[in-house]
Amino acid sequence: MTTLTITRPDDWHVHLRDGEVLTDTVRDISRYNGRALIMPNTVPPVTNTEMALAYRERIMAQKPSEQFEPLMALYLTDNTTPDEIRKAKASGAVVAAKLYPAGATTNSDSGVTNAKNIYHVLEAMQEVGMLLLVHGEVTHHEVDIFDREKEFLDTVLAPIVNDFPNLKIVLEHITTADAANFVKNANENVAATITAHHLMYNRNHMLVGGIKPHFYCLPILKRNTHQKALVEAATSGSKKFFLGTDSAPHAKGAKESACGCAGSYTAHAALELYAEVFEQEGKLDNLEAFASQNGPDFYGVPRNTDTVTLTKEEWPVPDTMPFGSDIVVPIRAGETVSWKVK
Ligand SMILES: NC(=O)N[C@@H](CC(=O)O)C(=O)O
Ligand SMILES: [Zn+2]
Ligand SMILES: [Zn+2]
Repeated sequence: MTTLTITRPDDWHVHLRDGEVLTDTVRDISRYNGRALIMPNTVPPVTNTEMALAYRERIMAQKPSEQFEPLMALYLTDNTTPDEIRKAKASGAVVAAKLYPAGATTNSDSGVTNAKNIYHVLEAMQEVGMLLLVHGEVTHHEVDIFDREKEFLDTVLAPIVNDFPNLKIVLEHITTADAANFVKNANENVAATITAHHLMYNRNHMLVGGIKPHFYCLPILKRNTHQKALVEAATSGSKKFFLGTDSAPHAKGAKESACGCAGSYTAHAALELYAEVFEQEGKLDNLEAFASQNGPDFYGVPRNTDTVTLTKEEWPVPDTMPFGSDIVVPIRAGETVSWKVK
């Protein structure tokens, strides 16, 4: 197959950051996506409706391409109130609230210290129909970094799913067979996003033959058996899995450092990289469901009505890309990608 036309896709998990870099991140994310769910872990975090609406304005001020719409999310803290959830819902611009366990990932220091602290907020979310998005890792120092997702499923997520059966929950950027199975076996209100990098890479890519900081993201890349389970889930056609790149740019110097930041940049080539994976599996027929149907269906919004066309055409990824007055090293830097969006 040399061309593939699918319903316009959406990206259900992306970090655009804030300030001068928006010029670059908004250009890349709006290249062909219809919508993108903008993560709220900015500095300071997007903890209330006013902040979400103001952030949305700053994104729109970059004049993204015509078809693009940013969808906003609130950053949950121990102090979020049920009233704030109702206000956010009423705004029409905020479609979800994000649970970052405090200290789990980039800019999560103001996150939730114990899920029980926000049970009254989850109650309000369930009531008004606001989705819960979850960074699914525990932070206890005695739990190994490779086991933190599984531990979260068992000790935090399973009780939430059980206690809030009508709350729609997206387990973000899943990285293990355990998470894929958890989502498959859970009720229909539980779904997951899967990144392109977790489909393409495992921890060997990051650690064998020298440490590759641009593959360092959270949750961390796992062993190849987990990678295989994720590929199986993403390409299976199951409605529970959909596209969320977790494209998370950090300046080159912040990644190539003695204490490098977590996050990989993929927005320059996201749909193209997913297409490579689906093609390798002989599952290109299921790309449209994953990229353009399952997400809007789960969020309860209409699918996009126009299309994008991919062609089998190799193109070079630059070594670095502009990131405000700094630069970012994108995934596949200095190599090629074999599909191209027209
Ligand atoms: N995925 C990452 O490694 N980093 C993300 C945060 C997140 O999504 O956990 C970031 O904001 O840099
Ligand atoms: Zn995360
Ligand atoms: Zn993220």
